[in-house]
Amino acid sequence: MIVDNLFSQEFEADKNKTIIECPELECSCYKSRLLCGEGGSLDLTEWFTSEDGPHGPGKFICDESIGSNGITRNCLFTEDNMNQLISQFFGDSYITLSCPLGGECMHYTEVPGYERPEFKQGFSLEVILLLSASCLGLLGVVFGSLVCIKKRSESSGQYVAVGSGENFRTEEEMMAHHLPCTIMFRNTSYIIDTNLKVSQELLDNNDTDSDNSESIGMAPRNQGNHLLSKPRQKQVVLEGIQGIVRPGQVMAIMGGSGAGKTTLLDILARKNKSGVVSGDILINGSFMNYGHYRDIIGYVDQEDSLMETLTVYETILNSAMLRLPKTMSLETKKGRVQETMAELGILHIANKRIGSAGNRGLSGGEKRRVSIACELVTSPSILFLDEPTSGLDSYNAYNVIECLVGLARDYQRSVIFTIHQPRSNIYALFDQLVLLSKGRIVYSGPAQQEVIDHFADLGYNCPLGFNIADYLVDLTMHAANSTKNSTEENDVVVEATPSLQSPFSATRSNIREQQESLLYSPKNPHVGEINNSNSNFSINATQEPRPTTPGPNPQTVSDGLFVKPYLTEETLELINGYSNSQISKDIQETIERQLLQAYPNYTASELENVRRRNRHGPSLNLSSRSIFSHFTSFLENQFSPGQTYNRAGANLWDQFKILSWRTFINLYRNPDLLRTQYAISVIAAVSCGLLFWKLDNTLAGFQNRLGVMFFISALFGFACLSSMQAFASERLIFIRERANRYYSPLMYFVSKVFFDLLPLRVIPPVILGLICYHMIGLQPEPDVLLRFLLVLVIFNVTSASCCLAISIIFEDQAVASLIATLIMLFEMLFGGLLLNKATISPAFQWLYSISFFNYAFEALIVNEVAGLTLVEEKFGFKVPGALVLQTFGLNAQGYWGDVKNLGIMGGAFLGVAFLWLQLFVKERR
Ligand SMILES: Nc1ncnc2c1ncn2[C@@H]1O[C@H](COP(=O)(O)OP(=O)(O)OP(=O)(O)O)[C@@H](O)[C@H]1O
Repeated sequence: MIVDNLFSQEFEADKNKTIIECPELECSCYKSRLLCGEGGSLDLTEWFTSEDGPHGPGKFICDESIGSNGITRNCLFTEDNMNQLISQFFGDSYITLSCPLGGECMHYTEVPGYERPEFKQGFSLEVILLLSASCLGLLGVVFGSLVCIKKRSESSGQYVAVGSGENFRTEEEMMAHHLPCTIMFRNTSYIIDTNLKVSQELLDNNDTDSDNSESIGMAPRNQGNHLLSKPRQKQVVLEGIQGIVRPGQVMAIMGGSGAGKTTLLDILARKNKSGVVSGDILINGSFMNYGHYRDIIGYVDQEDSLMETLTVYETILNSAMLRLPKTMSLETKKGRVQETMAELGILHIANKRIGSAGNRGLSGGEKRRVSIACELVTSPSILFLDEPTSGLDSYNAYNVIECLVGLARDYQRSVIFTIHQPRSNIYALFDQLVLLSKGRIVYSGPAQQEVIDHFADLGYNCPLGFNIADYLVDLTMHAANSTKNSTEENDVVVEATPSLQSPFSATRSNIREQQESLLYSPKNPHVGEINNSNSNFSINATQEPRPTTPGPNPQTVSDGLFVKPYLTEETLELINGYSNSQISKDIQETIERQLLQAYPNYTASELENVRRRNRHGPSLNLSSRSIFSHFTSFLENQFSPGQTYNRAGANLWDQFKILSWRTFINLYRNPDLLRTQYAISVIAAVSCGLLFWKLDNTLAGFQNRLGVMFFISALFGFACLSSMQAFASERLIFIRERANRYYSPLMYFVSKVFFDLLPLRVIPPVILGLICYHMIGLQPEPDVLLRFLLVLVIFNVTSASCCLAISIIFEDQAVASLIATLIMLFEMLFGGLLLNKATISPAFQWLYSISFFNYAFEALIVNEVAGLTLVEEKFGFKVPGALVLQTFGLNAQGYWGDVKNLGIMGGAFLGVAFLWLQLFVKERR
């Protein structure tokens, strides 16, 4: 015997008895049937609902027995009030029932007497109220946000002068968070892997190489055949660079184009380089770990990457708010921004937008100054700048350098920058100079009289009144391009082809030669001897293999494994002249002494361990060890970006607020995408409403329901491709700001999702749904409408997250677009309409489980059709919607499961996108 509270069964060998108890009953009449007025007979319609009617408890009992006539089933229904009535009218004690075929479960819509709510009557009052409330809510959110942004940009976005030093005490506060830094570097080298095929030129040069390659660290030279079979070589970009900058000093790195200035600056700033970096960088005499180092430096790139929609003031204020110490008051931060703008001469454009190529804003030089201001405003202990004066007129170039010198002197900062041939008044501001030629050091030391004396000692006298910067760079270029070996041959060519030479160009060539021989040939040289028996820390001034055949100088020389720039004799003389100079030796000795002080009694291997521990920056290699270090640096990055040393910038919540404001203002000031998305939603909604106007419950209506649901999914799926732009347009800005430790990547990502992804992906589907739902004549119950909107929104967010992840993973936008389009198409293919789920091979079934189209389409159609009874018009057959759904391979009970899966997929896409951003979207140079 099985007993449940309301249901029990008794089993015997030839008998089953089923009892169903109903504590409460609710009966009503099925019009024009027995006891309900059939043929004018008894009508109990009112009695059923009256006090005397059957309200329970009642019992339904069925006896089933097997006899010689087969199965007989006798059932009865008993309820007190009902029994009385039956006994009155029919003389029976209760209702007896004969159910030869047993019962059948029905959907409530199939119970005789169920009437569908009438579509054409329009929405009920509660639906109208609900719709109005949601529309008002949405409008309120949008309007409120716009008002907030406007107010905010009026209050903080607009530049308003904050007064002078009386209102804020910038200087004291800046000094309070400052660590004066002496930066020393030595033996700095950089080697890159090149998988270029060895050029014919290189092979030719190789024949001219001498066999006694003396370069330290270079493998023995191999033959040309070997080079062909092993095309992977290492290119030496920098070798043996040294220098010292003290607090309050500025160091200029100069040299011809391609000399290695930017590479050296990157290495000193400990940027993530793709090649192998070696050498020591000491801060205040000892090694400093990567995290701390990045906290005390600022770096201004050669290329400007600024947010186009922000004003100059907003851009600099953002940098200040994110990176100046959180203990500093807002007034002081604003004061610091004002000071910086004044110093760089950009106060008059404070409220001007940065602009873009298509939407002109600032000039190139103004942008340059804004980029510098973003770093200058935080006043880091060491500031690196790559070509800070490029694109500036000489007046502004002077202002910028003067401003940097002021920063160094007033706040005891160390400033290092690369510069191309500065004017003499600018050069006069330099304290230290590093002069490079072909990746080798020609001079490093004090920039004023000492440099003139040093080159005079080598026989190169800068003529009186000549710009020393021009002279030095030209000297290195002249030395690098000197063709001592082939001069005669060139002369022969000129003489042999007089018809090709105009008299003017011949004269010009002669003048140039005369000038050059006057200026750049050594007079009374005291060039040091070539010294290879150097100490541990001496410069490796090596004699390169020389070409033995006449002709133009080769660009590079190779010993099989390493490719180095070809150095002429004159360049070698300059390099050796420096390495043997007292200035060079003083630097080496100072660094050596500092190391001995910082690490007394350390053996060479112990020192190497310290060096190795402090050397490493971010790695892209995902070994188990580096995954661990990624994890720890992730935590460090998220929770204390820029807070490990002396600059505790904005905390996570402040970062979120600042970034959200910036993201939203960017969206608000660049509203084309927003407007287009909303316009498309309205147009698509009206089109769908008109095309699918008032669907009925016929099979044709069902087909149209399938069509409209699929169309809406496809529309939003493809519209989401536009969200790829959200990150792609900011990739460079993000990489630069991340490298400069503006914020944690997590906060950037969260603000991007909340204030870029969501406004574009939540409101449009709601607009579309609210407009077209009633026009199409979908089920008018409010809960069905809400479920419909819910699916649209989650699906839209999931598709946008997928596109965002793709745009983060693939840097190349063309590749990213192609992949995203293909993914959308395949997602659609397995969306449940084009390919029947039930009939596809089991091997491909899993593809449905990774299709967010499938989940969205199934949820939309189930929500709409599962409760319907569809009518076949010709013969009048009625088919339950659930049955039709099943035929189409759709699960009539699957709505909430689909919504859950959509949510999981959306979350997974966002998770992948963030992880990729965190682990791989980093600066690589
Ligand atoms: N990752 C790399 N891959 C290939 N070549 C590289 C790489 N890094 C540096 N180089 C090469 O090293 C040399 C020095 O480059 P770098 O950009 O430092 O020169 P630069 O002095 O700053 O030049 P410019 O003044 O023209 O900007 C160039 O020939 C450059 O092509």
